[in-house]
Amino acid sequence: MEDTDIPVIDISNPSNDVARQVLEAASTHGFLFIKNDGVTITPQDIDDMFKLSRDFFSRNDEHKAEYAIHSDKAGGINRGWVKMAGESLDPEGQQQGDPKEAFNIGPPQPHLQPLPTPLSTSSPLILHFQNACHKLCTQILSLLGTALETPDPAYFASRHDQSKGPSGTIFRMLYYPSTSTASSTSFQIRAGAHSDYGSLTLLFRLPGQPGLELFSPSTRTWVPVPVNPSPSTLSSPPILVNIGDLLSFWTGGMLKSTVHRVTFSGGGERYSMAYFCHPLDEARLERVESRVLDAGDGEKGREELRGQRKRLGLSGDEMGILTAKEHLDRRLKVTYGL
Ligand SMILES: O=C(O)CCC(=O)C(=O)O
Ligand SMILES: [Fe+2]
Repeated sequence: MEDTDIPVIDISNPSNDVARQVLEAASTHGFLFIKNDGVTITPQDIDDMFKLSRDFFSRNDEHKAEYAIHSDKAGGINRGWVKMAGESLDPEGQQQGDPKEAFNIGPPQPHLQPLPTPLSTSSPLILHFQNACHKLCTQILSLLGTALETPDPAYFASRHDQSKGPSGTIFRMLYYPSTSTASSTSFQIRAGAHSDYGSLTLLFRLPGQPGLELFSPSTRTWVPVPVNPSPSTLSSPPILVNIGDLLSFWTGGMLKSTVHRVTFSGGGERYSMAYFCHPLDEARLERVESRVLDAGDGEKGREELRGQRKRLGLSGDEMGILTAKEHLDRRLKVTYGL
């Protein structure tokens, strides 16, 4: 299998040309790398967060289970600890749950949810990291607005202003134990094939821990996504960004919410972190006004949207306009049976 040719884009000097590059990658691969400018999300902060994650997941299950996902203690729906095999991202394609653990943390507004140690004692670091991730997402959303020539270039960015109300945004730490620790060798897939539920996802992985693959919209094959696509020129890995379902809805399917999965490539233990950026709950998922969309090939977009509707369990081509919260509730229902 060939690596993808996902571009690494430097957005430190935003311009119309940079915006165009972001749109191009988002509408062909649904994935792009952002060169780490060393400022917005520093490599040191990423390292510190990985150390914290390692420390947390090494604690015993009893300790972690006190903050089990969806429990009141963990702050409610979609927050807290997911035990080994506790969820399946591809319920139709898998017999067992994904061989991984996760911990979900909601936005810090109005306040950070209750956390177990050692996360609780590092809450300033977590908060800082969440805010930095959100800032980067807002920069990317602004570039997409610019490139799509929406009447208000801040159309997407303003709908992600978390100070204005609740949203489904989640910061997630993930731990995939090594093959020998996983309870069954029949597990081939570490995270089942899925698309992400929000607008944008930032993904942090570690060199030497491969496994992420995307289902190429053009070749319709699984392609590995390298951690650092050009290690000789980039001293720290770029930040991987992928488009989620909501930007696909907003753009009539022009932006690709590309299906991806994690396999046992190598089989060693693996840590990753994902920042799932969601708009405000009330945001309406209607196609945005955009001259660029109007000029595009609508049929490709419609095919992408058919896939989206299938994932939501909806049939037929027509459906009313969902809000971001209605969309998320449907996806969580499919994942967790809530
Ligand atoms: O662990 C990874 O590299 C990817 C995880 C992922 O795609 C997800 O949690 O949505
Ligand atoms: Fe994902």
